[in-house]
Amino acid sequence: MLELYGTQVSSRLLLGTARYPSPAILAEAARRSGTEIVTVSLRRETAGGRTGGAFFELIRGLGVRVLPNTAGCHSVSEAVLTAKMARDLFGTSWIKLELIGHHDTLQPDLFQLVEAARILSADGFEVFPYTTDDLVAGERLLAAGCKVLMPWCAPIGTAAGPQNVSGLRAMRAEFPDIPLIVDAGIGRPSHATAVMELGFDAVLLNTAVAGAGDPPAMAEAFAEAIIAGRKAHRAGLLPPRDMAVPSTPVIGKGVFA
Ligand SMILES: CC(=O)[C@@H](O)[C@H](O)COP(=O)(O)O
Repeated sequence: MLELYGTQVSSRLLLGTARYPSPAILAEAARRSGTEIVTVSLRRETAGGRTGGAFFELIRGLGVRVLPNTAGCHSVSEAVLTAKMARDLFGTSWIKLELIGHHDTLQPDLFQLVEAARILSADGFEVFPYTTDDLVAGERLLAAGCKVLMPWCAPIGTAAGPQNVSGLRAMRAEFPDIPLIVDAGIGRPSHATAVMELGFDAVLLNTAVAGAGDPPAMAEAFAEAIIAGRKAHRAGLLPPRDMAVPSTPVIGKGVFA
């Protein structure tokens, strides 16, 4: 089980709810993924063009926990206001804090992120900050009151997969007891397996499922890949070696006659 702010979940896949071809496909993808947490933007375009009440009713109908997000926010005041609206709308103190700082890469503005995390944590929010693999930013976010960190592995929507494996590995080593959820840039089930093999606790993804030819089938593939990566991490992976080592040890010479 994974514990996030005192809530236990068994699925380690958190699913985004944007850009699906239709609400029905979103609902089926969520079901097949086995997710227990979906993230919802208050500002972004929603599935099948649905907005407002109808979309939020659909989300409530999924029967899973909602993690509202501040996608599209570029300033502390905008993010704090959006978080407060989300708390009222969904009746949850959870907030995925996204504070975009760069237009091309959608890289988070780490300085504003820390400030917004401090304000929201002091106001009783349980903050899931979308960050990079920067260790100092991670420390500041924890000091600001966050109990979970969500580093990217590549820019949002790129499906590029882990771009800085050493950075992710360092993050895991630096924060061994903090739940770390890789958020953004995962494109393939094998990317999800790779980050779970590094010891990450969970994966949040959207584009790779919503944009797939068959989103529900892809959601299921991701769920299985995450389980495989987690199992492999726990089973103890061998470090890679430079030199060959015979997998069948030979003692003396074979006798064939
Ligand atoms: C839905 C959401 O919260 C995204 O901002 C998130 O970061 C997922 O990124 P991908 O779409 O790259 O999976």
